[in-house]
Amino acid sequence: MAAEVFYDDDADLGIIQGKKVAVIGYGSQGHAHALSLRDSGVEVRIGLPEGSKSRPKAQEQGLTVGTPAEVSAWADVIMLLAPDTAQRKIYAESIAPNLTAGKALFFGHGLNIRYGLIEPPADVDVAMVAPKGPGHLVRRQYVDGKGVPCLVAVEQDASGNALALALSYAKGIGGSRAGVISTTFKEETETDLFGEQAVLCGGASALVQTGFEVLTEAGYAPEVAYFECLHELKLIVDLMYEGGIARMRYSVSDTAEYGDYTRGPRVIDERVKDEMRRILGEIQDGSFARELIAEDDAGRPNFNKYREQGAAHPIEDTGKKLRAMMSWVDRPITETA
Ligand SMILES: NC(=O)C1=CN([C@@H]2O[C@H](COP(=O)(O)OP(=O)(O)OC[C@H]3O[C@@H](n4cnc5c(N)ncnc54)[C@H](OP(=O)(O)O)[C@@H]3O)[C@@H](O)[C@H]2O)C=CC1
Ligand SMILES: CC[C@](O)(C(C)=O)C(=O)O
Ligand SMILES: [Mg+2]
Ligand SMILES: [Mg+2]
Repeated sequence: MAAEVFYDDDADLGIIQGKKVAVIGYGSQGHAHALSLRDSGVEVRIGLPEGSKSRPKAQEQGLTVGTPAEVSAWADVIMLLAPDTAQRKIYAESIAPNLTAGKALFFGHGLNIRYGLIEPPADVDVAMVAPKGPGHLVRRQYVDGKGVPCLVAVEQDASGNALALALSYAKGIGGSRAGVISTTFKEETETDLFGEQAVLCGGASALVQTGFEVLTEAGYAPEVAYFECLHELKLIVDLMYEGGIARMRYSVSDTAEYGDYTRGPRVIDERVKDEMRRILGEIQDGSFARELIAEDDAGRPNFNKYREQGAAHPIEDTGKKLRAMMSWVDRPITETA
């Protein structure tokens, strides 16, 4: 069944402009939602623990910051944009005691609801506005007058107005300029986890690193391998983004197109597809979520090791030197916009 897609004309910005919105967390998504809502005329406060390193960033942007409990007590709409692994504790300690009847609890991703880690009371709205893109681009697109598409879902509709409220919120962050697609917490969570693991982050990173390794281990220059396997990927993906795989194949040479048809399926073969199915199974049966939470509860020993290994991969050093010469790559994601 085709999903329903909403655009600017389907959303009433006035609804969210009439609410007090607490954004818990001021990272990739939090800063983007908070700044764009504020610029859309919404009253926003940020919830962060005392001593959070994000506090000065939010304050420098002129936002009012309180503890998660303080801003949850103040707000009509509470958007939880802290890391997924931190959310259940924040909810239990700071949000639940202040989540009185008639308020709305919002999420940017459905993991904690999908796997039953957070169970809100029945007398509040529970909805999701999940941008389909990194937070820094959500903000950048908003500032540029564009938008990142969002998914919207309603888990509980205590007010009878939860969808209109979520669409209004999505309009406030620029989502309805691009399209807001109606879904469920279950569908968003499972497809988002699958996409980031198998294709967008896990799949793409492994593909790039492995291609780089094969070329450099065969004696080719790391600089050439970097441009071939990482830098040019963006240019190829830009064509897919604009006009699909067909547009990319139209633009590349016939030689590349022939290699694409005959060699691509040898790289991404039935074994890879079977592995993707297993990955989807671990998402659907909850074993990935349990592993993630257990890893976080244990202090992230494996996660930290993987981070260190990733940062030490030779492609990072080569890329750092090459990007320093690219004056047009001038928007490092270290700031808030
Ligand atoms: N990253 C993305 O682009 C996307 C993320 N999402 C979803 O958005 C949500 C937020 O993810 P993301 O933006 O990546 O998160 P980040 O890791 O970028 O930012 C987390 C923020 O939460 C703060 N924080 C950490 N612990 C607490 C706490 N106990 N109480 C309050 N604030 C806390 C951090 O502060 P400090 O600086 O002190 O650590 C930081 O400001 C998740 O549900 C994620 O799945 C959805 C779509 C895309
Ligand atoms: C692709 C990763 C993502 O799902 C996203 C930016 O949409 C995330 O969780 O960060
Ligand atoms: Mg995503
Ligand atoms: Mg995600």
